[in-house]
Amino acid sequence: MILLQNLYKDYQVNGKLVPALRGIDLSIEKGEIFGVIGHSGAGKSTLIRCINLLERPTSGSVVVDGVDLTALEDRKLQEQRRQIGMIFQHFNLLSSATVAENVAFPLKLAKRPKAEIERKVSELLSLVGLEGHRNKYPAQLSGGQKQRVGIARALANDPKVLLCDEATSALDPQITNSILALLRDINRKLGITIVLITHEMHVIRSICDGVGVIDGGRIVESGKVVDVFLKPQHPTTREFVEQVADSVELRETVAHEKSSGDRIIVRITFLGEQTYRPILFQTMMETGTSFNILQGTISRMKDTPYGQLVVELDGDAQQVNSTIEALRLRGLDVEVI
Ligand SMILES: Nc1ncnc2c1ncn2[C@@H]1O[C@H](COP(=O)(O)OP(=O)(O)OP(=O)(O)O)[C@@H](O)[C@H]1O
Repeated sequence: MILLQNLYKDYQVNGKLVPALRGIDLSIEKGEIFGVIGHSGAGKSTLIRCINLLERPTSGSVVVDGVDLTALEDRKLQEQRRQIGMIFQHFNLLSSATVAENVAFPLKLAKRPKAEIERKVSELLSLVGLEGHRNKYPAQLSGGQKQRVGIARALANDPKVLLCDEATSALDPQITNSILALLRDINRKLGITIVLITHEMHVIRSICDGVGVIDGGRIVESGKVVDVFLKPQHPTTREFVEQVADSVELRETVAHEKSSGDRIIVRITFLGEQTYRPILFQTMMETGTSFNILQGTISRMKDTPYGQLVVELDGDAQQVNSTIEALRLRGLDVEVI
């Protein structure tokens, strides 16, 4: 659906080149929610703004739904941009226009007939849960409500892609969750591809299918959230995964236990249905190994439940090895730590 190929972007500041993107390659599937996570200055905003060419890349190509946007002349580009909606951290609403007028704005620009605009605005306000607020002005709304207007407006032209530029960074945690739930809902109902940027792992874990980690203008790790989250490879990815408290606790437990003796400690990861089955207990019964659970967590990544246990195995070397083997044969990921 979205292909970014060898994307570079340099800014000119006082005659000097500031490189913001240094060779980005990304492929985002139709209908997925893809998150790009990175620290401040890593290049997230530049990257997302290159997808609709709000920012023109210095080199490389941006292909959306089979069309190379970088090769289009202005008028064609305007048309293609209607396929791509965008929402912003600070909402960017017209303060002198009502909620309904804000949502109608892109439809008026596209010269849609009045009756269609009226129908579409009502439909969109109902989708984002703002039916009763159509005649209010942005200043009369909460942050979460303003973002809902932003979302309705971004969907006005039935785009295939929705870009979210730190869409929840200005909101408190509870409101953030309700906006994330709305984005998930829209993705499911409309099948729209969503690309978001964030510096919060919580956002990625809650709603994304795929993730790219950006650092110094490069994607240093990418893949399915489940894989990247449970087996982070790059130091920057590990830092972000640690933002989500349970993994920090696990790490601290392991460090503590490792230093207190010579033991076999393993981290066992359960995914999906495995999470709720007594695989560990059954395996230990069969191999006659005793075990001691040092730390454990069960959580959820979007729709996928997962569990991680840090377990001390007690038995002779052969028993321990056959236990690890048996757990792996049953599909669990076992890492000796
Ligand atoms: N318009 C601009 N002119 C000059 N330099 C810029 C411009 N926009 C971004 N940069 C620089 O490009 C680099 C990447 O910035 P960008 O805003 O894309 O990162 P970011 O990850 O979105 O950061 P933040 O989370 O702080 O917004 C930084 O070094 C930044 O200073």
